[in-house]
Amino acid sequence: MTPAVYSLQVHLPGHQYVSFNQDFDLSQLLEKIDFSKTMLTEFFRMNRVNNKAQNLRCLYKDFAQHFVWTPAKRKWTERSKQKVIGRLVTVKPSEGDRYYLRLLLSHVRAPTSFDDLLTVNGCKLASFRAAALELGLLDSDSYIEATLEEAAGFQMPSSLRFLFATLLLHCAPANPSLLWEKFEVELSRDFERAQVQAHCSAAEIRRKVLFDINRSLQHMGRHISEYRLVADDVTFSCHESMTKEVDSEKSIVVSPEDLLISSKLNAEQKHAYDLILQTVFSSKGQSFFIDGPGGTGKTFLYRSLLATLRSQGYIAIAVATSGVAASILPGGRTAHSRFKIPLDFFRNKTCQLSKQSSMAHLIIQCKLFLWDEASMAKKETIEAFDELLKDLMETADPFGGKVVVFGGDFRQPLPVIQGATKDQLIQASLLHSSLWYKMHKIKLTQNMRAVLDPAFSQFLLAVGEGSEPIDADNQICLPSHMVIPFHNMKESFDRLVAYTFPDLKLYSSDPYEMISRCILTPKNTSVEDINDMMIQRFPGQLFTYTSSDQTVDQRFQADYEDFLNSQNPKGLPPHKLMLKENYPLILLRNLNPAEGLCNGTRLICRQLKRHTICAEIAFGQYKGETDFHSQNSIVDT
Ligand SMILES: Nc1ncnc2c1ncn2[C@@H]1O[C@H](COP(=O)(O)OP(=O)(O)OP(=O)(O)O)[C@@H](O)[C@H]1O
Repeated sequence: MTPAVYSLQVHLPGHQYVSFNQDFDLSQLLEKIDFSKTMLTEFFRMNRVNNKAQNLRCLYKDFAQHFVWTPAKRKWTERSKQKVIGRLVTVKPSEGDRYYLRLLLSHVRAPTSFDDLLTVNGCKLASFRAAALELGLLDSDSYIEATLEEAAGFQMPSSLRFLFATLLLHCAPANPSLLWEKFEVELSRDFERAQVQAHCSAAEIRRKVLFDINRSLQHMGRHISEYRLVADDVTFSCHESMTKEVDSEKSIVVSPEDLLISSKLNAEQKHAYDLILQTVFSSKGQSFFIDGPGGTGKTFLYRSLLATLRSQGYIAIAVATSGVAASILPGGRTAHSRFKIPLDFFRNKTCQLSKQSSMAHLIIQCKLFLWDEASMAKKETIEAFDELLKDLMETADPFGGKVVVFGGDFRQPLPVIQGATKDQLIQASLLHSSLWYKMHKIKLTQNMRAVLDPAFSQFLLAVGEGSEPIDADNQICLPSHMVIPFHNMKESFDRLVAYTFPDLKLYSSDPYEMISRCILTPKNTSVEDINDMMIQRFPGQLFTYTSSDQTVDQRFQADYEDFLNSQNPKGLPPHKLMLKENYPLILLRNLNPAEGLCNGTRLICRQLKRHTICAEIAFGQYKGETDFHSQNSIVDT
């Protein structure tokens, strides 16, 4: 590609990535290579010592146009030819101070050190966020305040604390301590009431509130101390932090229905259940793969295994490849967030979990790991998990000698890789990992979902197996009784809606009647069209939430605003989001997977306000719980 694009590292002091061949001796390597020298620290050094760099006074992104980075020597030298473009790696606001460091690096010319970036008008500030604020690089927090004010007026303090944590993480407020000062009273009301009789001091109540906000933040991978809400450092006792994951796992409520499942399992499921539990209690390590087409009761079996073990006080960790599948499993999380599996395997191949963390303690104590939709995971993710368990358990046995149950269906979607061919997708899946051959395979074949419709279940299976006949255009012909014939757009759509949602009036008073039905379509544009038509037909008052799109460089705002408003990138709501009370909606962000709010969670709008949407979780362990959702500020590049 011309010109070449230089990817420029952004890391906090001492937090740079280090990569090395695992066969090398680490101490020799440390002697040979000075890992403290990175693109960024050397950029600082050049600004201190190099005349040309001092004269140019470059922004970090422009530096690569004048200097070449030689990775082997870990230094910048003057560039003689070739035009290049420098690009700072993307950092999300949810990454905290690293995001503000990137913001500073995009605006401050020729910085000479991290401390130099922290120093504004001769005064050294405590964080990169404070420095960015002092330099006027951050917006004011007025809309965040408006959101909290509105929510404080009509909701419980516990929900308000969750909203506060979400806003801290996703909206990057410029001055979190000011927000805390303004809303501390509302955030503390329930604790204050409860503590009147217990004669707790104001400081103790404050600590409890901060602890609760921190709990939500930790589920989202952050810590409250990063936001400097109060002057003193917020620390919780070592015991509290070391046991938090184990405590939270042990607090998962086992439902009586799940406990009864073991008596309802069919013969295949019972065989799997007995075999897996036998292995767990024999303390031998083994990995299993439950292979069953959709509807054969894989989830049913997982729920039974989880309930049996958890009810006996054992730890069983449930994860899935996607957020939606994770939200169906009690205590389920996505495998990526649970085990800190890297998203970008080019940059890093190992899970970002330290042996001293509370998560590592949980993993060591865990009796059974369950991973649903493993057929959709890239093989590297499962290999990284295998390495993590080996590392934590200090053994070379597969999966660290633990019992691990994977499940999935290779007839359903394989790993998602943009532009990949069918062969490449198969190559990227677990089927092509050496771990696959070590797994004990268990097959489930009886379709329990379509038990009353064996013809449909046969048809589905034939499509999945690739045995349904195809025509000359490589298409499968659907049986006529499954098809609504196309006459014209309006008439056919009316028939489709009337068939799928026969009574919209009823749904507006009882949305659970509606939520188990849906219209699936392969294209996003059709989703938008259908949503537009459906919301108009649904009874009730229409509320419209409009996004405010901004260009990174404010000079281009006028030129690009209309264009940005017209874009509908995946993972973001439309520019005009139209909603009505009791209307179903789907969450597009992993707001708090530990509490059932992840990408794909289905919700029901309960109250619609100017800045906040109060929605109820419609499925899974957290069904019926309501939460606030703000109009988040989302930075996407
Ligand atoms: N042994 C059983 N007895 C009664 N109902 C069952 C049994 N096994 C499964 N079911 C029911 O069949 C339906 C499908 O089961 P489940 O969702 O567990 O299948 P699955 O294999 O996980 O499907 P998918 O791959 O589509 O997620 C569910 O409604 C479940 O409650």
